[in-house]
Amino acid sequence: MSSDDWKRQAAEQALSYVEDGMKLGLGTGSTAAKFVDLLGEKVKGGLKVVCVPTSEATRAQAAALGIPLATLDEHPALDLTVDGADEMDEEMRLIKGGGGALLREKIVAVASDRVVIIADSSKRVDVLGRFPLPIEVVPFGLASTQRLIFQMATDAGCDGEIKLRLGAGGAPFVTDNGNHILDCSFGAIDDPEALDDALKLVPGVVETGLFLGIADVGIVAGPMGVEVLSAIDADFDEENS
Ligand SMILES: O=C(CO)[C@H](O)[C@H](O)COP(=O)(O)O
Repeated sequence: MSSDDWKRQAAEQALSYVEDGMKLGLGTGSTAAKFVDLLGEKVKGGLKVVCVPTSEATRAQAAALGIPLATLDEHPALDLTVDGADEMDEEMRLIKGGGGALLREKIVAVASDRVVIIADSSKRVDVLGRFPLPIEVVPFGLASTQRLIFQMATDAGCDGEIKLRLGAGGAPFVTDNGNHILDCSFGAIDDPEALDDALKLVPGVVETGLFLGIADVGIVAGPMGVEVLSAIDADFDEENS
């Protein structure tokens, strides 16, 4: 089995959280895309849902599959969001934004009663930070913002190379919101909450790829099978450690 198969297995399991009549948030990335494909089949079979996509790419995919779409302004409170992640730690804290959709992903996730994260087992880590942390920043004052991010991160115990993400043709990558992404190779992030708090003090930072206390359920598929993790259990483990 390949990581593609595991992503599909996780996506299949996430379907069990979907009920007729739900308002859903649809994530972005290759794993979320598998869920959208499977949801499209269910919709063809008669499932009634309305979905808010977290990116233009997901919007196009879902529209092509005939999935009913709406905006978050039309449905400001969602029942469930299913999305992927770049990393997930034992407390179900996440790094997201590898696909550049972190801002809409976070807005949609926090508007949802329940957030289910689907991933293959390569995404599980003991400590966040192996994957460079994406930070969405406004284009104005980019160099100054980058400098301040470095300073704030250093004060919060993290440092490393910060690179402007490039897109097709080598030009700076532009998000669906017209912003840029800085990918920060900080290495182990021992205190994600402190880093997130510090980064948010930088005026040019729109949002960070740290998703803390947002995921409710993690579905991780790999060579050992499909594992379903719950944030409540993660808190319980932490409280009792
Ligand atoms: O956060 C994301 C996009 O902004 C994705 O969920 C994340 O990058 C994982 O992608 P994939 O499922 O392709 O590995």
